Amino acid sequence: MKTVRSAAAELLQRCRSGRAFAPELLDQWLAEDTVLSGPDRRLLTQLVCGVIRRRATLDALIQPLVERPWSAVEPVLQDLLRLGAYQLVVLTHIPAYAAVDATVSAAGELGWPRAKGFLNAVLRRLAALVSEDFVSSPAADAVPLDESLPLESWSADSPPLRYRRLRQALLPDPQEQSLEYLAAAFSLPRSLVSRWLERQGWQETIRWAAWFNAPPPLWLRVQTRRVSREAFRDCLAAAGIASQPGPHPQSLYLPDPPPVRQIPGYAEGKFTVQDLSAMLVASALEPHPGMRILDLCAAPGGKTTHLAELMNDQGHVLACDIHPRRLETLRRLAQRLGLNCIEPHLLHPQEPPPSGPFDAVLVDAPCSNTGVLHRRPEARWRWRTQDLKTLTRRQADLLRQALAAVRPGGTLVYATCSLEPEENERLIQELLRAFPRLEVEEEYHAIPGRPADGGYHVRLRCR
Ligand SMILES: C[S@@+](CC[C@H](N)C(=O)[O-])C[C@H]1O[C@@H](n2cnc3c(N)ncnc32)[C@H](O)[C@@H]1O
Repeated sequence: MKTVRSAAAELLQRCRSGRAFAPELLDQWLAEDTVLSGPDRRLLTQLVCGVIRRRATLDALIQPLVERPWSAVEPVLQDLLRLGAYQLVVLTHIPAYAAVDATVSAAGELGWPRAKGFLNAVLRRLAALVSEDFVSSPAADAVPLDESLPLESWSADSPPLRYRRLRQALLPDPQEQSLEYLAAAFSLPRSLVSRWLERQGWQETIRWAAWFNAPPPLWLRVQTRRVSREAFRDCLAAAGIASQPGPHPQSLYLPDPPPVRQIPGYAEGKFTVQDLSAMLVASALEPHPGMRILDLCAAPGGKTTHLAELMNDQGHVLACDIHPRRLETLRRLAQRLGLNCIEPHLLHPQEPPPSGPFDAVLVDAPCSNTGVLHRRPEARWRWRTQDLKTLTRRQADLLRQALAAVRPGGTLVYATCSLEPEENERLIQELLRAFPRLEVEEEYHAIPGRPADGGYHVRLRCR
């Protein structure tokens, strides 16, 4: 039988192979697992996602305590040390002895019994440096926690963050080395922090960085064709699930959600999981019954199905993607939500999309994902400034394909879940220069935590 820590270490090992991402692996694992209790399932998710997200912080704390070069430590033992350190420093609900003992025992379960002494020694050294004092501002001896805060408090300029005090300064001094402190303490690539600091300054960068380390909030999009948002809230309340309506008329925020499949109405297609900022995109396209819409980057179908709902399932949404497995997910989602006006269409790379003309085209482009780093734990470690060139070239190609497919007078909505101007407004400004017949009707920057995911969308009219 697997314990939570050995399951976490095994999943971290699989994530390292790069063949799958943590959220998918966790979904799969939890769907097959019959042993772990509810709290253990939550802890497993927290450990795997937290260790990946906070890798730079954990390494900064552990490496000075290891008496051999870090590169000489087996990757599986590095994972176990990070797992132990995450529990000791970043989490607040696990006693130090339990964090150390359970993590060291996991080494035995994973076939590394002879490493137990080494792990025990390093983790005990770290435990001795960890205090139970918390402060509210950055310092070289203060490590930010990954706490969930009430949704409203993220909108404040300075959300009430807590930092754990260490007995020794193990991080760079934030006064003298602000960039290095943010990169290590909040665990972000230096080049990304440097852009954010330059664009928006210290306080807002901290707010973003903390938002991207906290567990991602769960928003539902209620299928109001089937049930009103109020009636659905009543069903949730009857099941003991609290919810808060958000600014989009279909949106509900769940502060303390159960596993999604256990939410009443799942099988009947009464809702789908979608972040509030993503909901604004399909609405920005202003779909209505009878329209013919091309969704150029459709999988796994969050926005395609939203378009179809807003069209009351009347008309045609051609849902294209180049990814067969994700397109299959889209097909299943449309089925669960009972939406028949969607036609999934697999595009082969380099194949142009079906020609139009369409009344509207949605380009929800592949991007750097910098607005959703909390939902994709690995995404921050894939960030490379130089990749922006390739991404924007691909985004520009998709925009050109969309323009060729939309009818005169039709609508083009472009969206990303990126915060980087090159992928957003700058790309659109270039497009407007090249195609003067285009007109911007609506442009929206979703700011992380105010109140949901970061991203961008623009609605263009093609005259
Ligand atoms: C941001 S995701 C789309 C998310 C989706 N719209 C939703 O709301 O669930 C971008 C998608 O673009 C797809 N993609 C990448 N390059 C593409 C291309 N040249 N043509 C069509 N789809 C592409 C990827 O496979 C990926 O599924």
